[in-house]
Amino acid sequence: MSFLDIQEVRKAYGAQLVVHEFNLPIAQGEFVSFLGPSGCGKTTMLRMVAGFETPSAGRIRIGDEDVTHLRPNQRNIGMVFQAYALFPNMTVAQNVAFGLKIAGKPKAEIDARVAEMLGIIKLPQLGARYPYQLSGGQQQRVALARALAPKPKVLLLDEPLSALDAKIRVSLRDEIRSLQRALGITTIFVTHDQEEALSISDRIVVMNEGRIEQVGTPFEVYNFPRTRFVASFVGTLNLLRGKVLDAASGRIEVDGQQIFAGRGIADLKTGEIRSAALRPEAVTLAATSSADRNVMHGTIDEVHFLGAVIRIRVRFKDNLISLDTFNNPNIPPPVRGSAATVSFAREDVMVLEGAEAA
Ligand SMILES: Nc1ncnc2c1ncn2[C@@H]1O[C@H](COP(=O)(O)OP(=O)(O)OP(=O)(O)O)[C@@H](O)[C@H]1O
Repeated sequence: MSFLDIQEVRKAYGAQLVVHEFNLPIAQGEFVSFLGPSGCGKTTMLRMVAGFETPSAGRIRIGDEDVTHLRPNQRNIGMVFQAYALFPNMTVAQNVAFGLKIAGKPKAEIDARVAEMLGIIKLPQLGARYPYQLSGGQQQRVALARALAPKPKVLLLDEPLSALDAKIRVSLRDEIRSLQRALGITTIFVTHDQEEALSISDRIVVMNEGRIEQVGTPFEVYNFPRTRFVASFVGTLNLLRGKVLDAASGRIEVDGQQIFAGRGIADLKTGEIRSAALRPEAVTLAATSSADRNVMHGTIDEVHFLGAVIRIRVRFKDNLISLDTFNNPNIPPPVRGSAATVSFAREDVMVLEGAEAA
């Protein structure tokens, strides 16, 4: 049975419905991300789990308790916000002690727990400092320690990394995940950053305009997107505009060249214009022709050297394909404007739902 259950939850502000029918059972110890663009309702949904907002309809259960109408402090939840949410006039130790003090724990127990938490977040020496004397990453670790000190049943993270710079963001992300695993605490993480969601989650809930578009593991959501929105929001995607030449076999014409699609061809109609999606890592810069591979001829349009990976953009007549190759110091990257042949498996070409006007 699920540990945290969101059942048919809706939220309206006046006439505007910002969360539609949200259903999500979450297992004990699971790490679930709410992923979506700004304004899709992910924070609102998180705030309803926290108790800062009341659903217009539906129920939320934690353990065997219906918490839908409980106040935040009655829900036994720990929460970390975007940034700058520590009490500025309290020391690190006082911040971490805060929830325990409110709960009326004895001083000796509070002191022991604060020391333990500061050790867990690897800041054992900084208890006497004030938040302004800490880096952004350290502040967020203290916020995490403050949230976890009272041993909450659920941890809610509202874009806790978004104010930090790239390096710290990645290292703190890994720390959060290993801490969460060690404690086995059920966690919801809100983010608009797809890479962050892919790297940290057991499951991702992709949201768009107040609705769940797809729920799945990072592997499922990335490789088997159910909608065009999910396909383009999660990861980088090449979209090729083409005309269906033969619906039965998935044969499509793109800029005068013929390719075959391997997925999503069940509902194709000959003659219609469709978008075919292709991930950059599915494309090779070489003509490895075989029965189950497509080959296209174009020109090198752009070369981005990213370090370990080189992202190359190939232009056809109207369409572009980006592809990734690994850096190799013995092979210089291709030159802009030179001829390029690319190949990719039929199975990796996925025709997305929704016909386009010709
Ligand atoms: N208190 C409120 N009153 C009226 N409308 C609100 C309120 N809070 C949020 N909204 C609206 O609800 C919608 C969803 O907002 P929400 O903050 O949940 O989105 P989000 O996906 O978390 O986006 P962001 O990443 O920008 O925070 C938005 O259109 C927002 O303007």
